Amino acid sequence: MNIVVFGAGALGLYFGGRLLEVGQNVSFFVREKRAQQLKNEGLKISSPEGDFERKDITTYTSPEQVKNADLIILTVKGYHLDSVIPQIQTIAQQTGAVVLPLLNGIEHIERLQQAVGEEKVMGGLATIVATLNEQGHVEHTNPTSILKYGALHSEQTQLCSEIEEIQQQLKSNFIREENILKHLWIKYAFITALSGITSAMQLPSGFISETPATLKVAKNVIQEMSLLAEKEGVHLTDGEVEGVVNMLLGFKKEATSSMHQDLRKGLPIELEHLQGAALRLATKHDVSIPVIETLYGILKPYELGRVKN
Ligand SMILES: NC(=O)C1=CN([C@@H]2O[C@H](COP(=O)(O)OP(=O)(O)OC[C@H]3O[C@@H](n4cnc5c(N)ncnc54)[C@H](OP(=O)(O)O)[C@@H]3O)[C@@H](O)[C@H]2O)C=CC1
Ligand SMILES: CC(C)(CO)C(=O)C(=O)O
Repeated sequence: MNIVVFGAGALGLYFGGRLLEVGQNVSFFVREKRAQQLKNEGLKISSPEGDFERKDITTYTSPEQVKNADLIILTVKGYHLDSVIPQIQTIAQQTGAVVLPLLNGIEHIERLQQAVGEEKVMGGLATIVATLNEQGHVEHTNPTSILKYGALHSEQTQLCSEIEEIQQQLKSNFIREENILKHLWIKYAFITALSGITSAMQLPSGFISETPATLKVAKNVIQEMSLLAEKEGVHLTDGEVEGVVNMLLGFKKEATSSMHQDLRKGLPIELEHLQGAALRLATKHDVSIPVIETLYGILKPYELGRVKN
């Protein structure tokens, strides 16, 4: 399979590396600086699932260079979407490739569908704790990685089966989901609570599970997300909502969300893409989500990174 990983950050380089490891034809769409770094340093992964290194990496820096692609795995941040959509559009048009986005959130699905067509956008999400170090190498720090994917259109069934064939050999857990939209909403509910609260508290996740008043805030966020899912035609059962709460309770106490990590580093945060998008859905359906709105208001000053006061 010809796979283009769009964005060689922590997620892109990790899953791209795992696919390269089993002989897939993987290339990376990157910006100039990152292309140079990958040329000098190569791809390097340090992981409990096994370390991996590859010196010669194929990179592209302009969409016109991409001639063959069956799958584009999109791994940029939510705030990069505006600038990358025209490039994705060009690559998809000239190759016929299907896009598999792994971003947290939900809003990007419709935006990509509008750009390249409904039949060209699959559903996907990742569960991993990974980051890039100074040399641009991946540091994967939780024990396992999961990539869930699934068809959002009947034309994608064949491609899903082809990915399923590859997944047996991979060191990462690729899981095909029949109802990927429900899984996207479950992850979206979880990450909206975890990212919003850890960032607002500026404390790791254990303070949510161990502080009853804070856990109540998290449960309220999850209820509000479940309401939005319902309005968007995805029903989460009581058991599934409880499951999201349990995901929070089971999250490593000293670990935190990538939003909180970005906030600590003074980097931009995916606030608009997560909590902001939830507020836009609430407006669309004329419902109120006061807890998410409050977290959004608290975090808004940090949206673009370090705040000078
Ligand atoms: N990291 C994690 O553990 C997890 C992340 N996620 C989600 O996955 C998504 C990606 O996260 P993550 O990998 O951590 O983010 P990173 O910041 O590590 O990577 C994003 C990459 O996108 C690249 N990029 C941005 N614009 C372009 C462009 N125009 N052309 C090419 N590349 C571009 C950036 O390149 P450059 O180097 O040039 O800036 C950067 O390397 C987010 O939505 C995140 O919430 C989900 C689960 C876990
Ligand atoms: C919680 C985690 C690390 C799970 O993959 C995540 O998605 C994030 O913090 O962005």
